[in-house]
Amino acid sequence: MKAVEVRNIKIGEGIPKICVPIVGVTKEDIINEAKTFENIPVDVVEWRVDWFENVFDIEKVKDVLTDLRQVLKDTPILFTFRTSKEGGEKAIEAADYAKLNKEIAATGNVDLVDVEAFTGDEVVKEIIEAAHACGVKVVASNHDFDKTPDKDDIVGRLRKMQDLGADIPKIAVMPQSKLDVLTLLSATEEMNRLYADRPIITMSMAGTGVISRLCGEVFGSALTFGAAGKASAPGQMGVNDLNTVLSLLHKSL
Ligand SMILES: O=C1C[C@@](O)(C(=O)O)C[C@@H](O)[C@@H]1O
Repeated sequence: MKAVEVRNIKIGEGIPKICVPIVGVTKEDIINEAKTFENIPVDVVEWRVDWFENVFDIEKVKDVLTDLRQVLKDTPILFTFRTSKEGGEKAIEAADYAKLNKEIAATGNVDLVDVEAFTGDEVVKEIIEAAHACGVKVVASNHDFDKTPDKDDIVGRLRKMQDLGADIPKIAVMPQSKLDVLTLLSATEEMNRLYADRPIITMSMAGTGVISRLCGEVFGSALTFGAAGKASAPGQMGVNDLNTVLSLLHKSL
């Protein structure tokens, strides 16, 4: 399995990497939040641009990114527009979604873009190709905020993302029972053992699923989301606690 390297961070090697989301609404909030990251354990910063008040003005998005890059120095930035149909803040037409992601990938200020895998195969492939042409990696994603699909379905979705050419397939699902958490972990293990030739990211959300955000090194999830300020999804632990648990587990593996 080949790790994905962005600015000296090797995703898919060793301890799962910690990704902290920024969910500020104004430019000021976003930049101020990024400034607080200097003293916390963070490997990758996700900018959840769907929270930004001016997200539909690409020039304003680029302007925030220029400052974000300066504040975050060499920390990799994952650019994510999470659409409302997958649990995000805003809806967007596929054509605008493609334009936004392609233009932002071309700025040189982001290292990874998140592309929702079920936007339509042609659009997804178009964004992946454009991102790759700029040296930007792609995290393909899928979210089910209501339930946990069965194991074969989860594995099938992750394989589809790999087939579409994503560098890192990712899925987040909601458990309705403890058994659902085991289903997600079992799918993660199977994907890694039988199909994946690249890192994957999986999580079971909310309190019931929190264990899945900690045990990625065992079952094969290469990155985990932790909160510094406001969490971007249910079940995210504070980054300091997350870092402690990941390090403790790593020592005993
Ligand atoms: O896809 C994900 C995963 C996530 O939904 C989570 O459950 O931690 C949080 C989102 O910000 C991110 O884009």
